[in-house]
Amino acid sequence: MPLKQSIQTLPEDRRYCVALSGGLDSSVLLHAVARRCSEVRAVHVHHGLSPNADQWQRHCETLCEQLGVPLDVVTVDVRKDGKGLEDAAREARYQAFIQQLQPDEILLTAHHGDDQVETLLMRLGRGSGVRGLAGMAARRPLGAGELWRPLLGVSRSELEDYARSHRLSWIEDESNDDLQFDRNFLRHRVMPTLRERWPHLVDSWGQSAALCAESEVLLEEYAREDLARLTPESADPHAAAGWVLSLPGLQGLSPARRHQVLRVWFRERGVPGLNRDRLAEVDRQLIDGREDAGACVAWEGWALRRFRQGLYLLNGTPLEAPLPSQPIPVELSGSGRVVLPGGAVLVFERDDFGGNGSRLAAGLTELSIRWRQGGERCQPEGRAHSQTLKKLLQEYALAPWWRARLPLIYSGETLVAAGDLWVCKGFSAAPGQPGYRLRWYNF
Ligand SMILES: Nc1ncnc2c1ncn2[C@@H]1O[C@H](COP(=O)(O)OP(=O)(O)OP(=O)(O)O)[C@@H](O)[C@H]1O
Repeated sequence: MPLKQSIQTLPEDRRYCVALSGGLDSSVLLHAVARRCSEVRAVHVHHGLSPNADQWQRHCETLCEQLGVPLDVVTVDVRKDGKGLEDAAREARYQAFIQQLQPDEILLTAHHGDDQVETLLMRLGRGSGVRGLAGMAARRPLGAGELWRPLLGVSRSELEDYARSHRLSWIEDESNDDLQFDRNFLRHRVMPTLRERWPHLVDSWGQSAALCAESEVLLEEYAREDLARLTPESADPHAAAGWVLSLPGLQGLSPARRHQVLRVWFRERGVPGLNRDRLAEVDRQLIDGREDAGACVAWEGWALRRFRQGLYLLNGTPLEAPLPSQPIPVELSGSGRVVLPGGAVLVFERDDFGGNGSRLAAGLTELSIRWRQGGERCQPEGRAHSQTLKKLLQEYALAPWWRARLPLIYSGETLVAAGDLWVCKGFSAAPGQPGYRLRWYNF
């Protein structure tokens, strides 16, 4: 699409903030947008990485002055934190954009058609699916506003023509020539050959990306409908709502549809995705076949496990934190809370009147929290006989991965309550007598 036409798609009555690096692309974008729209400002992020960084800033200041566009320069502190320098700079840049954006303002970046084709090639190289091959989105929410990329249909050579015909100057990014970076290799070695053979590839590949984007929207719509149906109605109080899906429901879906549901589920929960091989492992270990208490698919601090009718998505960290070998003493005066290893919390809520549900009697001495050692027995209030803890935990249907972490409340050497599952006979508060309601927040 010609540049002029692309700029004309921008509604004139919106407020724009142009992300101005000082390079060719964003200098052209700012020039073209400032001629069409009245509410335009620019933001330049000073990363302080390039020896020419100050020169870039000066170029942005000059250009904005010439165009009568207000400019904000934001200096960021790029922290690598184990990431590559490029990624760290991008993250810092987007944080700065998010902080800058006013409600309803639109950030415009100058990503263009050649960038889109390079992105598609890079994603093919990484084995992406439909979502990745949709390339960069033309529009998406960002902070309090939105991010739009109006030049995605425009080729780099058109931007050069525009810059020349309007006598614009720009700064060349010296790192763009470094062929160590995949993107630069594609730009300098691969794109010229492709363009020579297929001069319209920016249009045709751009179309493929747009078709993939549309398919992805559709697939996500279906997956959201499936997710709503697969969320169990009776919530397990020890599994956070939204972190468990119906196993029979998942089993009833085709593998392709199930994988899409899992992808969207992970994304919604901010959990990193699984590749195809790992999803096939989920099918084998957790969906097909019989329940196996030890079956688990784990990745990057997360885990999927199966129990009864549910598939559970769990954060591994609270489950892996070591448990102390010594009891944790509990001092109670009024309501209180004890933070347990891994970040779980046991709350003692003072309730001196009672009503429904059992309460631990007030006035018990030498209270402490311990964890299962094996062989414990007790008699929940309201039962005729004592039983092993193992049997009781099965009966109370506490998921197996939580059983070792259930806080056991002792008075002296006597077990008086098991988390918030039950209070043992002889230690509960009678109606009207002071007591504590227990609540174990394990997630
Ligand atoms: N220092 C900067 N200050 C303001 N805007 C910038 C800066 N660097 C890049 N941009 C904006 O981002 C667009 C894309 O820049 P570039 O291609 O260098 O980034 P990228 O890292 O490849 O892409 P992305 O930012 O989407 O990850 C530029 O056209 C410009 O609009």
